[in-house]
Amino acid sequence: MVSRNRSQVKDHLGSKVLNHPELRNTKATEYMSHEEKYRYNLSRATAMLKLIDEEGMDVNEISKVMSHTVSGFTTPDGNPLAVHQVMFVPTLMNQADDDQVSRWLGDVFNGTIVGTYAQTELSHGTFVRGLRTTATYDPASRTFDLHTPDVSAAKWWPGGLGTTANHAVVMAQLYTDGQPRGIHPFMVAIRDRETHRPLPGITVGEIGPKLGQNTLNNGYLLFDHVKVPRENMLMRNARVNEDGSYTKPSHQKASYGTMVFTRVAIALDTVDALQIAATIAARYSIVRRQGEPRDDGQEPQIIDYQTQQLKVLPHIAACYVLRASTARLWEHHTHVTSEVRGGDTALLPELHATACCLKALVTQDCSEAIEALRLSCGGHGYMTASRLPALYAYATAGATYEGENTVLLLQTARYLVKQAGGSHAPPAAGSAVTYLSRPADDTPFAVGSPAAYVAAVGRVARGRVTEVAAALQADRQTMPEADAWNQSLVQLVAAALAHGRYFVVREFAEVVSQQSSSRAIQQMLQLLFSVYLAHAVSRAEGDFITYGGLTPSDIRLNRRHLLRLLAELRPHMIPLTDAFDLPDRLINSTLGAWDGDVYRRMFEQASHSPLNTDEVPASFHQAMLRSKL
Ligand SMILES: CCCCC/C=C\C/C=C\C/C=C\C/C=C\C/C=C/C(=O)SCCNC(=O)CCNC(=O)[C@H](O)C(C)(C)COP(=O)(O)OP(=O)(O)OC[C@H]1O[C@@H](n2cnc3c(N)ncnc32)[C@H](O)[C@@H]1OP(=O)(O)O
Ligand SMILES: Cc1cc2nc3c(=O)[nH]c(=O)nc-3n(C[C@H](O)[C@H](O)[C@H](O)COP(=O)(O)OP(=O)(O)OC[C@H]3O[C@@H](n4cnc5c(N)ncnc54)[C@H](O)[C@@H]3O)c2cc1C
Repeated sequence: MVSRNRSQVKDHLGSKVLNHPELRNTKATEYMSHEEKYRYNLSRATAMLKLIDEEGMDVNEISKVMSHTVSGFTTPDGNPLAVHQVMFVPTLMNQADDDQVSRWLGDVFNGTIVGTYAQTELSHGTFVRGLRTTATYDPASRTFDLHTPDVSAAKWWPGGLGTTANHAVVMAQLYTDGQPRGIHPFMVAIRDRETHRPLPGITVGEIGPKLGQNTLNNGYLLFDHVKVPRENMLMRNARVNEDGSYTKPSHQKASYGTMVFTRVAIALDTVDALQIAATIAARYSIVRRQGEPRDDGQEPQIIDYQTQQLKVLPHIAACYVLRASTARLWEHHTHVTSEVRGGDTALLPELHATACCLKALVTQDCSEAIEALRLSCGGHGYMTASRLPALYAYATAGATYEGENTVLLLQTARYLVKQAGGSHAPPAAGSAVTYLSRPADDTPFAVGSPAAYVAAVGRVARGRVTEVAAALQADRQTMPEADAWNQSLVQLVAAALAHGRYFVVREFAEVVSQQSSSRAIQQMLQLLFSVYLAHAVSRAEGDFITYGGLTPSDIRLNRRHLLRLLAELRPHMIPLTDAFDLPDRLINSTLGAWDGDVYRRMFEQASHSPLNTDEVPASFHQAMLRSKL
């Protein structure tokens, strides 16, 4: 199983990180000022970069040490070098030509160049074609003039831009020969390499506090006619020649490649956050006892309440199911990227469609799940020291950045309705959309049969997609395209999510069908899959009746079936979360440590409050005095 490989690499690298001389000693950051937090997180992020360099890690290994499992330990308040590592470097690798790569990469790897990915502007994030920063080519000086026309076009959000980066890949509207050529990437020096002061014509700073990840160091950036050499446009795809003549890219969206990569990385990584939250909630749910004592004289463990099982256990199953499909997406992305580099872009449209819907489905499911897990820990889940609020803040950011989820689902829907209407190139062998051109799978629904559930999930996806495709087609006869599209938005989003769910369950069905050396493991995977499927049906009962071929009686049976499965899974809850192999220091939660010593840890963390240093803090008297005046 793919996830096992991932875990093995993580173990090895995880212990390197935990024992690293500059990383092993941690400090609590809750009571630090904004600047102290930044200093702490930046110095640890720098140590991580050095480690990556010393170890000569490849992209797969980097993805493990940059993953939330590890980065929550190295940079608990957000990694100011994350966008450098996850977007800036990959953009150079994939969008700079060979000469440019050799010109810049040495300085990137020796830490002289630290970059960010500056795309979003104050007034435009989603609609990339609407970005208003301009790069106008002047053949006489062989430079681009980079300019921000007004404050609404200021770059706003890029991670690490605030006070860390000295370079940015800037996405700007290219003009050559007075013609707009669309959005292109430019390598721009924004701060002096020695003094770190902003270069002439550059206005740059940090945007301020956020819901979470406050040391991601998000920034703003404005250009006042900044001259950039011609050689600084990233030219692997499109080119501007010295005389200003323009060569188009091999694919019209080639410059969007970094976004596709990061969506895949986010989908994979948000499951890491869910695994941590699930481990915390599972451990707390057996430690916590509350309620009328039972026959043994003890108050019940809260996990033995049926409602608590519903709050916790389906999300443990989701960790396993979502890990398989996101790992598969990562592998598929690697394959398609190498094809695209070789000039074959045939697989790109479907990769884009799949990355969009999985990033959206996973971040939506994981943030809802983490919030449910936080609530399952009652009052103590509200404490910062439980780690659950930060995990939620991380997962929910993933629903917005790298493409707001609704917008991404609409990209997937666009691909699906074209496939359903036959107006797109036919899918390649192994495509995830071939089911749309085949008759529906009529395997009758039967509670207890995973194959029957998968078929029903497929009928929902097929039904949702074909129905909205037909509605759209009909509306197109009577109204302009934009109105017809808008008329169907809600159904399009639902269709894309249903397609994503079908993708996820098919991938896991394949994992379950693989021969395992251990019968016990195979049975456990089947149980996890059954829980995931029964829960998926219970969350969308209307869809399963409308499109999936289930009857109201099937729905009732499924509800009972789910609760029985949860009771069956309950004794395995701790081994299933222990199997995520997360050391206590990586979990970093008062509620989620392996030994279950919750209450002592809670008292210990309270002792760090600066308000407890003196019996009566000086601030009390100062504030009271003011209020009396
Ligand atoms: C090195 C290893 C690292 C591992 C890391 C491990 C863990 C890290 C995990 C997490 C990261 C942590 C920290 C990072 C934190 C934050 C980073 C955040 C960064 C950002 O947010 S950057 C900004 C992101 N912005 C967006 O995503 C904007 C969203 N909008 C768009 O993408 C586009 O505007 C749009 C919505 C896709 C529309 O584009 P548009 O040009 O208008 O096109 P359309 O007209 O809609 O479509 C035309 C056509 O093009 C196709 N299309 C669109 N996009 C693509 C694409 N990317 N690839 C291929 N094809 C594309 C579309 O399908 C249409 O095709 P048709 O055939 O139908 O014509
Ligand atoms: C923590 C964080 C880090 C970030 N890091 C970076 C970074 O490093 N670099 C960078 O360039 N950017 C970054 N961003 C910006 C991010 O990519 C954008 O915020 C994101 O793409 C959403 O765009 P928006 O803010 O314009 O949202 P909007 O598009 O304004 O969304 C608002 C609402 O409008 C709806 N909407 C918009 N368009 C449509 C449509 N066509 N159809 C239907 N509904 C629509 C959305 O669904 C949403 O409900 C970051 C953002 C965050 C929160």
